[in-house]
Amino acid sequence: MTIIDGKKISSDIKHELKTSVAACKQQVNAVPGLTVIIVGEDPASQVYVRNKAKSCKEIGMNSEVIELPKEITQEQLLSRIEALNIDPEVHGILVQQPLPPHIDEYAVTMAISPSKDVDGFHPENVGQMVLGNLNKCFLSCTPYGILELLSRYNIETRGKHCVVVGRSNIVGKPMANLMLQKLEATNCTVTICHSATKNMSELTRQADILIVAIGRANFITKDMVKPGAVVIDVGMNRIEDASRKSGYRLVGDVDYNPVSENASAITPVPGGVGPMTIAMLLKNTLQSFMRANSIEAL
Ligand SMILES: NC(=O)C1=CN([C@@H]2O[C@H](COP(=O)(O)OP(=O)(O)OC[C@H]3O[C@@H](n4cnc5c(N)ncnc54)[C@H](OP(=O)(O)O)[C@@H]3O)[C@@H](O)[C@H]2O)C=CC1
Ligand SMILES: Nc1nc(=O)c2c([nH]1)NC[C@@H]1CN(c3ccc(C(=O)N[C@@H](CCC(=O)O)C(=O)O)cc3)C=[N+]21
Ligand SMILES: [Mg+2]
Repeated sequence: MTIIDGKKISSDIKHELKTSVAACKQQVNAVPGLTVIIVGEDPASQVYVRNKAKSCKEIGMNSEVIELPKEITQEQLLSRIEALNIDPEVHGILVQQPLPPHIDEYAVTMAISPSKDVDGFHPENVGQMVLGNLNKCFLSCTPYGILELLSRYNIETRGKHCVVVGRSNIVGKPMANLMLQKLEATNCTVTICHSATKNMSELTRQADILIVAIGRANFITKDMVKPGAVVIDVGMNRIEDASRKSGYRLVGDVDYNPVSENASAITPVPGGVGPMTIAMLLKNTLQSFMRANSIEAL
């Protein structure tokens, strides 16, 4: 049984990116810049946003965090985005989700220039991804990070049955679409499950590769997993744990210990998919910078 070490792979990728950022700086005397907007004070979101800024600095990129009060109007938020769209020092714009209920996430997604949409959420990027024009888009960071894990662990995917549980626009849908592309680490037969799926465990049990993104702690139990399956756990759930100083512990959507007895490879939470999401965000930001500066390759 292989424990897929996302923390290690993300660290490898960050080292590669650091070298590329330095090479860019040599060529054009500038570095990539990422701006993250956070609205309100959700503690989990603040942790992620801080991690993103820290990782940028580690690899020599510029990063800016814009903290806005939860009372901000949608109009005010959109005008901040407009300003970033035309700022030549900003190559990536990320608006942390979730947003307060009075702000329309779709309107925010549409406001971000597709060329700076390093989350890969804009319909132009989603559309190019579905069409298979992967050099013309930004891939959504979490699915992209999962492809990178499959590829760096040499996991055979071609012709395999991949079952994706969850159909959100930010994880499940792009994940399922990528797994049916004709690429390395894809080329699967894909099934997508969601909350209206009947007899879900019959489907998950057929998975050679099972990718779970639903946000329900320990939902996938051992009996739902075929012996030998590769299990990718996207879930990030905080559950109460009095023995921890913080009072909580992070668990995935997969009941890790029992399922790992069936799996041939599995991602842990934390230390699996999460760190890869950040690494791929940095990679997308570098790619945006290279396109803006007409840098072909390094
Ligand atoms: N590691 C990382 O980098 C990231 C982790 N996450 C984590 O991944 C998880 C999913 O995130 P996200 O996709 O944004 O979540 P959403 O809440 O947006 O979507 C959840 C999806 O799961 C489906 N679902 C929920 N409950 C069930 C169930 N009991 N059976 C079957 N399907 C179900 C929903 O179905 P329906 O569509 O019918 O409602 C929906 O499609 C969360 O824990 C989140 O914190 C998210 C992003 C990045
Ligand atoms: N516009 C937008 N883009 C996102 O990509 C986005 C978002 N909004 N909203 C929230 C989700 C969630 N997400 C994570 C990123 C990193 C970790 C991460 O680094 N996890 C570590 C540590 C987690 C911890 O210790 O709390 C790990 O799993 O090991 C987790 C989750 C990005 N998201
Ligand atoms: Mg969501």
